Amino acid sequence: MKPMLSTDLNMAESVTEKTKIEVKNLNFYYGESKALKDISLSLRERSVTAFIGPSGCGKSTLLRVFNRIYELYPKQRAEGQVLLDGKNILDRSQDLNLLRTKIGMVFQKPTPFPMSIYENIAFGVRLYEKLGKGEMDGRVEQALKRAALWTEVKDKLNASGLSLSGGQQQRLCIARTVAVKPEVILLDEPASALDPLSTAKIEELIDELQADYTIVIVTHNMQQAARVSKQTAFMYLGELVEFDATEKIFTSPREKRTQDYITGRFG
Ligand SMILES: Nc1ncnc2c1ncn2[C@@H]1O[C@H](COP(=O)(O)OP(=O)(O)OP(=O)(O)O)[C@@H](O)[C@H]1O
Repeated sequence: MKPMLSTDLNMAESVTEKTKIEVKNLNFYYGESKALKDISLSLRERSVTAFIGPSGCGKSTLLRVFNRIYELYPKQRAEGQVLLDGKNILDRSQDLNLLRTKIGMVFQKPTPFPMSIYENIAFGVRLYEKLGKGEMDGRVEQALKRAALWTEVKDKLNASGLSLSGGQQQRLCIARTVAVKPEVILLDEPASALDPLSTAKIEELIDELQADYTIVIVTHNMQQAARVSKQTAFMYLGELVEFDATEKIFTSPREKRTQDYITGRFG
């Protein structure tokens, strides 16, 4: 094998460190109230970034800006830029449907549709693609395998998604998200309603999925942030206080407020 030159190493580094989402001077308003204050940060491609901070600091709001879900509510608005591969997704000319195929979201409470396990996945795929029966079967199987649920459900694909346990339902929701082949997956406290075993499964899954997807997770669980993410953003009262490598945030943060939060002095 050819010895690796330092230029190859530099290239390898720049590939893994590519920015997928760049937030620039983002402000967000619920009516008159400002919930995000001049946020700027870059999220790396194929990597997990965690948002942490006390209740009400704006973690979920920031996550929701990334797929413009707030637009369903007339009084909510964002100012600034969120660049996905260099294109501002807050720009009105951006196609929302296309955006939502690129950026999938999984919520805190598992939200399967009241339909079969198979249909829970096929339903979303059909909105964007026309697949034949064989292809759709393949897509459903692939998504369930990706979400580490296939072996548990392969013999009951026609059973209702609601008949699954909470942890299985959450993996079904992840399968549903993965099935439309997004580039970014947003997870809003995906394990907070789950038991420790299901939580461990979800964390394992996140670890595997980052090989193919850019993942952002909001979590209250600091051990979880430390376990699953490469970078962590600490937010407080709508501001981004500190954003750095996860290890740095948890071992030697720059800011006193971060230190106080991770050591349990407030929040
Ligand atoms: N629909 C809404 N209307 C008005 N204000 C809102 C709305 N949703 C959130 N807020 C406010 O925006 C701020 C940020 O809320 P957000 O839910 O983003 O915080 P969070 O950090 O995710 O909190 P938690 O950890 O409790 O989920 C809070 O002050 C909250 O009260």
